Amino acid sequence: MFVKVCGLRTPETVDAAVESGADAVGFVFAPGSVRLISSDDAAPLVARVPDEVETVGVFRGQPIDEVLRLARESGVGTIQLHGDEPDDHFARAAEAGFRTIRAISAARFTASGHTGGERLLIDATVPGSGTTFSPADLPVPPTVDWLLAGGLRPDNVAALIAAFGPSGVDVSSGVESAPGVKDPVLIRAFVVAARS
Ligand SMILES: O=C(O)c1ccccc1NCC(=O)[C@H](O)[C@H](O)COP(=O)(O)O
Repeated sequence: MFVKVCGLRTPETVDAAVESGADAVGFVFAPGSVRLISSDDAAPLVARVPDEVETVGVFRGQPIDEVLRLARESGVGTIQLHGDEPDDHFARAAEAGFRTIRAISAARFTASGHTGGERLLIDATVPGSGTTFSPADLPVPPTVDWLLAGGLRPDNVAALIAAFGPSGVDVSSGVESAPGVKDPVLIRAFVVAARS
């Protein structure tokens, strides 16, 4: 089970995710997010992540040149796009040497409508809102490996993994003590529960 902890903004919470055994850590560069971090502030956090842990920059509806600039400045290795970006944005990111994730809401998921990204993440309608969805909300079941996001918490992640059968999970608000404030204790509990 691949585990990504998203929306990190402090050394303590990056370390908690890494030490808990998370496979990926995420930094949100999407304007308007309560988890927004600048590339200058993200760079030293990315630098403390060991090579074996994936570093993901999260973007929504931004020009691809801005996405690539922020990704390079921060040093992340993966670009996650949340805004129905066209396939050529993913191609540009891949050409520039980044791994990619296409994030799509459950309601908009179709068997053929998630092209472009190297990997697929299916989320609730509003990313980072802590809202869950059910398998019945997926118009069709995914036939490729995918990451589940949307309202996951330490106390529900095991049941939702059982219900959906994803290959990985992604969490943000479910490991926060207040909007945008990650809690190291909840991060550790989430990783343990996802792997249980
Ligand atoms: O987290 C945000 O604020 C955000 C804003 C804009 C685009 C994407 C965003 N987050 C992307 C993520 O990967 C979140 O981890 C995912 O939506 C799950 O969030 P949550 O339901 O809070 O666990």
